[in-house]
Amino acid sequence: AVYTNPSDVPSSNSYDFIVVGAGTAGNVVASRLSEDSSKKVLVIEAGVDDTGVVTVEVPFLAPLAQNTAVDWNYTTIPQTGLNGRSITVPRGFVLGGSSSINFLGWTRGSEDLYNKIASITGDSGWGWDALESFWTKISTFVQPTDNDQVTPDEIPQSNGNGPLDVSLPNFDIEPDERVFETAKLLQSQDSRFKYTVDMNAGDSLGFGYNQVTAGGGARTTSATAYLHPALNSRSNIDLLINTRVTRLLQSSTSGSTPVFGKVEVAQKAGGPKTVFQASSEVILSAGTIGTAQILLLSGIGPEADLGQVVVNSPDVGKNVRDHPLLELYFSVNSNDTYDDALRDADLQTTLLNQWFASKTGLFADTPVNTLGFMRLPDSFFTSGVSDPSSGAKSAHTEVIFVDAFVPTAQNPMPSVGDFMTVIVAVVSPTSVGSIKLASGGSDTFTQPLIDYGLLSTDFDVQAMLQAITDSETFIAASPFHRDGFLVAPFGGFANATTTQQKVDYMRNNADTVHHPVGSAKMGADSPSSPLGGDGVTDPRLRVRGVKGLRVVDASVLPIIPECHTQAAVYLIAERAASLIKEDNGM
Ligand SMILES: Cc1cc2nc3c(=O)[nH]c(=O)nc-3n(C[C@H](O)[C@H](O)[C@H](O)COP(=O)(O)OP(=O)(O)OC[C@H]3O[C@@H](n4cnc5c(N)ncnc54)[C@H](O)[C@@H]3O)c2cc1C
Repeated sequence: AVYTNPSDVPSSNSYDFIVVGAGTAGNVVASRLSEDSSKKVLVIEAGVDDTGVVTVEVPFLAPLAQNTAVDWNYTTIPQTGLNGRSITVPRGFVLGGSSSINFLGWTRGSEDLYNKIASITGDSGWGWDALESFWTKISTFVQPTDNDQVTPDEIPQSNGNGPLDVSLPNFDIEPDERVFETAKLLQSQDSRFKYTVDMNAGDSLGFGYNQVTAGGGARTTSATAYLHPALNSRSNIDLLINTRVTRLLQSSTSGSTPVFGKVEVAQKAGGPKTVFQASSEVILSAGTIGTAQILLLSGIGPEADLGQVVVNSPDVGKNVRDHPLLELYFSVNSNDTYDDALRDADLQTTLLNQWFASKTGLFADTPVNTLGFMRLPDSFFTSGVSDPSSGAKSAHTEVIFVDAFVPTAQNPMPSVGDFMTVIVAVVSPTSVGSIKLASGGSDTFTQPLIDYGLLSTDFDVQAMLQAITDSETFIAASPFHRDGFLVAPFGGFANATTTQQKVDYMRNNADTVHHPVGSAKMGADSPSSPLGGDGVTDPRLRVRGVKGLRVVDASVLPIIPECHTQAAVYLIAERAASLIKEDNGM
């Protein structure tokens, strides 16, 4: 059943598992656990229903979900590396969590990434080969509805037969062929530029199509693929929405270890509190920000910051990383960019009507059709600079091609003109940030202090400069100049010619790709250490120092994936569900 008020949940209902957060990971776990009809599962979500929300369903409108009722609408504290700017922190406040408001990119990362996590945690189960059966359970490839130019040899082979639809761009746009041709052309001169059909097959490097979490022209999420089907077909899973978990409470003691089986909720600040209890486990899936905040409010965190704690867990809220991103603008000679679709209300209505009628056209497409992942040149690492990436098949930087001007807080949409935006990002950043409670922030109705530490290391600044240089090399190739397509750099970027000017442009304009991870990282067991090992959780994602509590979301990642993060989160959730079943004799 679905409840919108805690007082409507019958007190006779008893739950084996309570999942906190109906987000990307939470819905996978809840759905898999409810496959066992003898177990009863309650999912608690702070945000709203996803049904019929146009910015959630229509792939092209994804960026418009930000700063609306489906977004937590957080901001960072002033970022020194961004010249003191605070930037917005979008997070899904809706069923599906951030899988409902993200940009739909589906990148699994390299085999090195998972092998490194296995090595960090000492658990070979996180290694690439061991994870294959979990990948297969997540996604199924679905043909785009109207991109007839996708040929059979362009179809990625890395999907399985799971409930989540993964597809290719739905609508061909002008840069696509230029990107593919350029990658094939430059590959012979510098192998860092290469064309790839499937960046999800173990080697994540290369330029190719952006695989997306969509099917039949509409977005698919952990809510559409996992949660709603489970709610519609099973009586042993309940959902409570519009309700915030305020903290977790100790329910009992096992030996000398506190058992955290109780979940306290409220619907508004200072409002009445209700407590639910799980007889087997509480699974915290509130995301990198929410999970750290709830742990800290529950007295599980660094004693040095909190003063009084139930468990001194020094890594809670630490080790936070995100990918810095920068837009580079170019004016182009074309009438085919989608700039007009961003400016012209009548055209938007036509495209939306087409989408409603047949799920085709530009709005069935996401804003990004092509992207590439690159290594830094070897020369980058000659002067005592060590390589932060997971290995030779993992990227340091990313280049994303957008067939229009990408408006930002600093760079509003020009009223006329056609543009291409080249977005560059550092996907192996070394800058580290944190999540802390705000002073007086004694509940989850006050946003925590979010610090990404963006561009706070020289490595990240130098890597971003190299990404700019590499993207300039890429678009200097002949395919971008056929028919006089590429005209010139545009806006503030056009004036950034010296290295110092580029660094200034970077600090004044950079944002993030919205991939925060790591605030409750998993770590290896070491029996002699106070909590029994490194990190906030053990490799089976059980919170160290307590019983009955697991974390399953992006916060457990001990390193930041060198790719977009949702696929890794789905993967963690599928394996976590299997671990929970094993540990509970299911
Ligand atoms: C704008 C944007 C664009 C992105 N683009 C991409 C992309 O193109 N490709 C990609 O791979 N990744 C992308 N990402 C990142 C990706 O979506 C996330 O890494 C992933 O979805 C995180 O999953 P999660 O389960 O950790 O958290 P979430 O999916 O955010 O789930 C957390 C859930 O917990 C709920 N919650 C939080 N606190 C509480 C509380 N106190 N009580 C109850 N419920 C609570 C939240 O409302 C939410 O539903 C993007 C993210 C954003 C925001």
